[in-house]
Amino acid sequence: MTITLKTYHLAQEQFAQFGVDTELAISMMEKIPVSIHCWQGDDVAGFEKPDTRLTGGIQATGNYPGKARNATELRADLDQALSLIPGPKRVNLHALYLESNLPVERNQIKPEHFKNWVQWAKKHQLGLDFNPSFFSHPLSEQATLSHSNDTIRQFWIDHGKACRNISAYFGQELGTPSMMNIWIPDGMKDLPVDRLAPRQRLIQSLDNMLSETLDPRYHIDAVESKLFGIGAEAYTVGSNEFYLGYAVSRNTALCLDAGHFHPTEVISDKISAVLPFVDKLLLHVSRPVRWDSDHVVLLDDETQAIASEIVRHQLFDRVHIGLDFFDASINRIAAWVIGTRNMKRALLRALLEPITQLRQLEQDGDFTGRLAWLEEQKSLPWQAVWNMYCERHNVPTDIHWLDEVRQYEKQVLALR
Ligand SMILES: C[C@H](O)[C@H](O)[C@@H](O)C(=O)CO
Ligand SMILES: [Mn+2]
Repeated sequence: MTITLKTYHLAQEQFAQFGVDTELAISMMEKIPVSIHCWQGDDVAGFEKPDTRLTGGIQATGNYPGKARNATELRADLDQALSLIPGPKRVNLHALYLESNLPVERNQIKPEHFKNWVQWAKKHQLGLDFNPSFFSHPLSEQATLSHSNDTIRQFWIDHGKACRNISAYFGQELGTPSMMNIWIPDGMKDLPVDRLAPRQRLIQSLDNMLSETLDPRYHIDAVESKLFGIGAEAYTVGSNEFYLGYAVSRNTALCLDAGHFHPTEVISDKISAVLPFVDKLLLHVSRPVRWDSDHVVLLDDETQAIASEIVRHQLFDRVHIGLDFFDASINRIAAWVIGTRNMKRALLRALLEPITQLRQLEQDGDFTGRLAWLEEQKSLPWQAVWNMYCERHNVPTDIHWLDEVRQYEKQVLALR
């Protein structure tokens, strides 16, 4: 018997004493995919034009060698990362990640520019998600969907429409709806005099962009708010209240990015606050650190709280878990693996929670007992269950995944 199996059996017994079925928890993990963002692999550069400058108030700092320079390299790097992450996964693409021999304007992009991605996703049994790219473009310097210039605004509306077709194509080809997230960087560095007009224009643009009804079996629209960006410190057109109102009134999904709120606000608390009003949520699980909203996801309190909310309320069909971080200062494949394994660890820990006891204590008003149990359960041997889960998926159970990343770095990344 392997050590993993021995320790798993002991853990299974221990959890059973608290009424927790570890086999059920493991089987539930199969129902909760995590959508991995492609842009960690190349510092949000994309393949539209070489040497595109990243704009839109986001930054990937660091210059770790070996970043993917084209879609073939990015898919190879993703293959490496995916092989080290257990369980169901999706991949999230930005429009910038198109493939074309000739330059294509953003309002002209078509499903054919993503056919290699679809072929690859089919081969790996992955769902794909999508994002229009409203940044890193000469016409996005001032604003996009909220621009006061009709021609520029129309260009971005047409980009959004083109992206919806691509997203629906993903859904049709792969048999699972593509969640298409709309994030725009529009905002102002310093105090605007008119905060209303850009928001009115954004509503009109979004309404126009989303006017065609698409089959929800293939495509879902989501809108993502932000508090501020670099160079847009004083005003963000697409703020939290704006998009909450938009999502509720237009019946779109709402995207909550963990890095897009005031420092003491947490999206784990927002999930139950908004779900009575919107049907679906998209999460961008990330980690804010001072000005940056996109550090690699840790197994920290907030990641755990997000996972616990999803599991405690059985929100598997209503909450779509995506990741959004980009760190160019460490091995990019390791960043994917660390962040995604942490998200999955948090989900497994949530599934192993002795929820019946906790609910009872809360109902009884025994908040002392509730806190005691919440803390004691942290020491239950969830890690033995994680190892079993990894072993069943044929991925390394522990830090040995790093050996594989280092080997790939020597054999592949170092030659770039
Ligand atoms: C690439 C961006 O991070 C992403 O599209 C958006 O979701 C965001 O969070 C911008 O801050
Ligand atoms: Mn985001």
